[in-house]
Amino acid sequence: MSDIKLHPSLDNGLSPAASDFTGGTLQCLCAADKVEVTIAAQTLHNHACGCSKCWKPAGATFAVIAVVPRDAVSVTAHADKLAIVDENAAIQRHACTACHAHMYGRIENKDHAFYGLDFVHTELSPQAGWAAPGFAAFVSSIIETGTPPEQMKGIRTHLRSIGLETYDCLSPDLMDVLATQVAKLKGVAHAK
Ligand SMILES: N[C@@H](CCC(=O)N[C@@H](CS)C(=O)NCC(=O)O)C(=O)O
Ligand SMILES: [Zn+2]
Ligand SMILES: [Zn+2]
Repeated sequence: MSDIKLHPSLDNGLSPAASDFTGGTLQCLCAADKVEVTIAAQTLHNHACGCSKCWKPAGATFAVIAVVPRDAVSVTAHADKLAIVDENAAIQRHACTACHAHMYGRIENKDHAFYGLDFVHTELSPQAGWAAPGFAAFVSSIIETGTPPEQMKGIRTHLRSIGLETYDCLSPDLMDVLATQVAKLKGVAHAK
């Protein structure tokens, strides 16, 4: 078993979703004048992400990130502190310019399969009851941010031991959604 710190939401035991949970707030890590984002829905597809672009708390190897309909997301305090990390990325990550926490990631390309969904880190929420992570994505990418390759076998075993299947891109279901959108855009999608 690997003793590497994956992420607090993974290392401290997965918290199950509360039934009837309808959302809450996210707060940035600033001591004062916190950016606050209100989410009026439960999240979907929560997962660990090992890519270099997703925000991770200090010391964590993975991000934990989920999606929620963009209509359910609103900035309710200190929006002036937010800036987009990379305007050219598919996911425009709106981060606090003081503490650097990513408050929400938005897809503005209407042709993208995930258009209409925002990406959020529910560990930034004071409320309990959010959906638990269900798989680990972009696992091999942790090598790009410094994890020694020889630790990968142990990390994958560790992730599976806490119930998360590991993938080096997204999960098969989500890869199918992305590929289906590409087929539609190319005009080769089969009618159902
Ligand atoms: N190996 C790359 C993978 C980056 C990547 O493709 N990330 C995925 C998962 S978040 C993605 O969809 N990125 C779109 C984006 O960052 O806008 C890295 O670690 O930087
Ligand atoms: Zn902040
Ligand atoms: Zn990522």
